[in-house]
Amino acid sequence: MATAQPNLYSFPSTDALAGQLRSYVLRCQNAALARHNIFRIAVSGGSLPTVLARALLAPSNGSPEDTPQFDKWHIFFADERAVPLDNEDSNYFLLKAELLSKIPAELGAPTVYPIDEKHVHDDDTQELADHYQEDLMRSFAAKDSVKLPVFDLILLGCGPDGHTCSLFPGHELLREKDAWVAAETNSPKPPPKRITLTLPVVISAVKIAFVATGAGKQDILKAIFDSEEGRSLPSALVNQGAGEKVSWFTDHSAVAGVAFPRRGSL
Ligand SMILES: O=C1O[C@H](COP(=O)(O)O)[C@@H](O)[C@H](O)[C@H]1O
Repeated sequence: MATAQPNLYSFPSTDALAGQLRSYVLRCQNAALARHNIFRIAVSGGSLPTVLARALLAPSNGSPEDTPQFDKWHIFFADERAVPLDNEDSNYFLLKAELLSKIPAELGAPTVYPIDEKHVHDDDTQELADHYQEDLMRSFAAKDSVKLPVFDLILLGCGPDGHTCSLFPGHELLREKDAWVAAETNSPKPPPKRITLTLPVVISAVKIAFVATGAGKQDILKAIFDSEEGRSLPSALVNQGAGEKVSWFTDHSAVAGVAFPRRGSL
């Protein structure tokens, strides 16, 4: 368990948040490219793709540090719903609509890893999870699943119940120790069938960032950061497991009433 605390940033507006998120993601990109010339990132659905697009599609200041090199990006999904890729509930569909389809050609095209659509209607969602885990193993050149994959960055959302990825409060999946990707068949938020990166994979990433905005997140952020009872919430478990590797990008209305110390810039 990590001991150092996560970083909690709070901004006056979504535009201000997006500007800082851009700097953060590009720092992660540049560090990853210096390490291994590839940037492996996992992204969530929900409200995240809209903010991420606002961050990454903003004009560059012209410096190499401030330029996304999308041709070196390998984009995975932190979680995905068991629906076809052209379904509005699909996290891939959302990311494509908000970001992927709008990337200017001169910035290059990322390699994207959607789920295997052939398996979305399988009775056993585990099939879908297993195929996605195999895709990950190929990309990480892993011979077996004993060693966990280390993403350069995982971008997460936090639901009003404290869920992140498709890891829901009180669900057995939170105890998963071995699998990289797991099946959730009883999500309280529709659609019920999903796949998700597991907690050990999330906390193994080099960097992890949450984006949570709006007054609708106030109560859950207070629970996660300030209360003893909130410690078992999935998003709080990421904080405990990954500590200072975690950064929260929030707006002032989401953290109104949160006592945990927060900062206004990176
Ligand atoms: O169902 C999901 O919800 C979470 C949180 O979404 P948000 O709209 O509250 O940001 C999201 O991170 C996850 O990817 C998605 O499948």
